[in-house]
Amino acid sequence: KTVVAETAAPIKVAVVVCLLRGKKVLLGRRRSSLGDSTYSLISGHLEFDKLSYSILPSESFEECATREVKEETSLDIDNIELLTVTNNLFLNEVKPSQYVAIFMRAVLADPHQEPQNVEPDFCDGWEWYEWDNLPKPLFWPLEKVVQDGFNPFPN
Ligand SMILES: CC(C)CCOP(=O)(O)OP(=O)(O)O
Ligand SMILES: [Mg+2]
Ligand SMILES: [Mg+2]
Ligand SMILES: [Mg+2]
Repeated sequence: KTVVAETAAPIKVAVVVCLLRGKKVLLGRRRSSLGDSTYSLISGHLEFDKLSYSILPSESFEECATREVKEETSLDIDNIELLTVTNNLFLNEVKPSQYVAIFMRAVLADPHQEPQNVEPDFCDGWEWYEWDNLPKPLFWPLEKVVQDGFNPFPN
């Protein structure tokens, strides 16, 4: 069944952060109208003209990754690298949408820092998981790259 959108909704852009600590990666179960109850990497919309962050005219992928990780876990990150870019259709959600998801990887600035669940209305809590033992179900953009054999760890 093809979904015909009445008005062309804008394609959105989000940054997805593979935060690596040793052999593990940080995931949280989402509470959201998008991918509710699925396990996701830290992710967030690439924002334009965020006066409150006094970042003009808009933020870089690295600035977005740093901001979203701070906002959602209060963690500080380093060595942020671009890994891959994916095109994701969300047709089974309440509101159909399309997202370009920019996968980045990073490490903790302080390896002893533990994540806080800063936005409990949007996340059930953050846990470290081995890549070969990820929780299910995964948030669609992550599920798709895992199916394609994606691995964020440096070889
Ligand atoms: C496709 C997905 C990565 C969308 C954006 O993620 P998100 O809902 O976590 O966005 P925010 O953290 O910006 O609220
Ligand atoms: Mg966010
Ligand atoms: Mg955001
Ligand atoms: Mg988010």
